[in-house]
Amino acid sequence: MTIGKLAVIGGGAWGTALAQVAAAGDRETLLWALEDDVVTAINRIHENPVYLKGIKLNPAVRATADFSELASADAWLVVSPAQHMRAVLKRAPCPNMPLILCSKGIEESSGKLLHEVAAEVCPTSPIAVLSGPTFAHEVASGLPTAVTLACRDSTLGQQLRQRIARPNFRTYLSDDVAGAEVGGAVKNVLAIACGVVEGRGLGQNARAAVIARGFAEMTRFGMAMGARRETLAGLSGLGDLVLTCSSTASRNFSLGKAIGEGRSAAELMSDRRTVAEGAHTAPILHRIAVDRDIDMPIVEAVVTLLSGRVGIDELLDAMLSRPPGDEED
Ligand SMILES: NC(=O)C1=CN([C@@H]2O[C@H](COP(=O)(O)OP(=O)(O)OC[C@H]3O[C@@H](n4cnc5c(N)ncnc54)[C@H](O)[C@@H]3O)[C@@H](O)[C@H]2O)C=CC1
Ligand SMILES: O=C(CO)COP(=O)(O)O
Repeated sequence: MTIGKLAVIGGGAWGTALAQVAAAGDRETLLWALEDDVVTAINRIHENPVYLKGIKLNPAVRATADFSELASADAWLVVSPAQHMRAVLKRAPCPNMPLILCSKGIEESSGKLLHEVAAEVCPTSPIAVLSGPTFAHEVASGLPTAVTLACRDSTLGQQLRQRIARPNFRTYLSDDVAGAEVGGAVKNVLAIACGVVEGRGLGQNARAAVIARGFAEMTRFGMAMGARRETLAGLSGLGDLVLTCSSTASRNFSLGKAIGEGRSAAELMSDRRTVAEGAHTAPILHRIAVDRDIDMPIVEAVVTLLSGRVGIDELLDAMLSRPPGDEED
């Protein structure tokens, strides 16, 4: 099967950037967006001023708010925020449609990874996961980027790669779907922790320590979920962790930085239009970790801070008084 026309579900920053990638070479690409103003702007001025300001889009990207139009595509890139993905897919005509899941998170209500959610809603659809260190603005601007595309069906994986990959959008194949998802979900929580370190002025040594010990938490969790260690050490795990923990271009890092500077998490979450997935993933990730007896102290600290129950300095004292164990544990 040749994959020709692609549709993207979700007109946020990442869905718009991926539509731009899919439209390279002037290939017609459909972008389903929730908001009418986003649909209108993309079709009239070829820009998404709400979520991806300042990027001129290829006119081959056509936006729609009509789910029925999506049936004309050969595959969908699903880019709705993790907590909305189930509801959005339920409204879309998905039988047999290959789905490439590009969002990062764990469903709060069920504790499921997104490929499990998609398999429940669209049981006849083959599923792939695209993940990696990918700030939307950079991808939409054509800057060099590398991603993991994970699919259990290697033939379909190669067909999807053939359609999506570009010289500046290097696409590495994997068959570890859970591994590719775990990295993206967990790194968002760790990026909040790194932002707190930055905002509270704890220094670069502390940030590197959080990245390294956070990676140990990601690896423990991933292995328990059936992921492979080498996937977690690749683009979708360590690669994305390093990116997101290093820059205020990350919404998760910025959220943590503002908390570190003394702002209240509840107030910061109440008036945001863009998504900081780590804030939604943290509580369910922690709950799964407790249920499965997986040690994740940094994730637990993020949950505590987001709840507003304990202040940063008190939490820091508690964390620093933990006896350090063996590094490989
Ligand atoms: N922005 C980025 O650089 C990257 C984002 N991602 C992931 O992509 C996913 C989407 O993020 P962005 O495109 O950045 O979003 P965004 O923060 O730019 O935009 C918010 C999105 O949420 C949608 N939304 C709001 N309420 C909704 C509802 N009730 N039902 C359905 N959709 C609703 C909006 O329509 C919009 O598409 C997230 O899981 C994120 O982690 C992954 C890689 C890079
Ligand atoms: O996932 C991302 C980069 O790979 C984007 O991170 P933020 O959602 O924190 O902005």
